[in-house]
Amino acid sequence: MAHFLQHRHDRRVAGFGHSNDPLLHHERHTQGSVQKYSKDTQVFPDLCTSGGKNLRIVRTSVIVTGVQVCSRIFMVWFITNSIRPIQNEESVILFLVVWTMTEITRYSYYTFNLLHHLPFFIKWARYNLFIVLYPLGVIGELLTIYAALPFVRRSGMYSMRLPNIYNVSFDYYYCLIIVMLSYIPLFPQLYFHMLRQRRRVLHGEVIVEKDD
Ligand SMILES: CCCCCCCCCCCCC[C@@H](O)CC(=O)SCCNC(=O)CCNC(=O)[C@H](O)C(C)(C)COP(=O)(O)OP(=O)(O)OC[C@H]1O[C@@H](n2cnc3c(N)ncnc32)[C@H](O)[C@@H]1OP(=O)(O)O
Repeated sequence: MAHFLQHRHDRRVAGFGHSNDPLLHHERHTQGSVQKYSKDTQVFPDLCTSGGKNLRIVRTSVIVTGVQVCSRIFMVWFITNSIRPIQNEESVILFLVVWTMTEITRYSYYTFNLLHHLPFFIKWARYNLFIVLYPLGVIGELLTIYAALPFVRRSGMYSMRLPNIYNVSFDYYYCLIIVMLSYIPLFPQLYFHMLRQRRRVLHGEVIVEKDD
């Protein structure tokens, strides 16, 4: 992947940017596929999980799952899908790869768990890989939002300036800064929740969740 990115950068610097460039065509095609895949797949399973919790179908935590779902929807729809210039950022690739690895492990865990044939390495992966993947995902997401800030400020997207008929002002630029700051209190909650789940599942500790 590093080689691909370097090659792509070199071609841009060398002026290979015209619309017939086969690499860019391939890149746009790949990007389009990844984009559609992410928009559909990241949101639907998360909504199922949170819906499942609310209907008491699965035993997951509402608050933790809610924050996780909101951040995924926000990253997919209100950042990456809405702000085209940032779609080629390396940080987007970082969080997409990390999310993908996480969800392959998570849904393999759910599936084998339901079948009552859970291989230990899947259980181990579900409750160990997050230790590294969670921070990496957060880094990718925060760098992506950070990269979006100049475009949001310049375009004034999703913002309302006074005067207007509703007499309301909203600045998406500052909203993004608040979202970035909200990772400081919220991310540790998710991370420590997973560490508690890890102790419960891998070491058999009895843990009572506050919102259960
Ligand atoms: C409007 C602006 C919004 C702005 C938001 C700002 C938010 C800021 C902070 C957010 C930071 C988030 C960053 C994040 O996006 C980065 C990443 O994700 S990077 C990738 C790494 N991520 C992870 O590793 C995620 C790990 N976390 C989790 O997996 C979660 O905490 C979560 C899935 C949400 C909850 O896990 P938990 O272990 O508590 O519960 P489970 O749901 O896994 O399981 C409970 C039991 O229910 C069974 N279950 C659940 N779902 C299903 C299903 N779909 N099918 C079958 N069974 C299911 C599961 O097997 C468990 O059963 P058992 O207890 O018997 O094992």
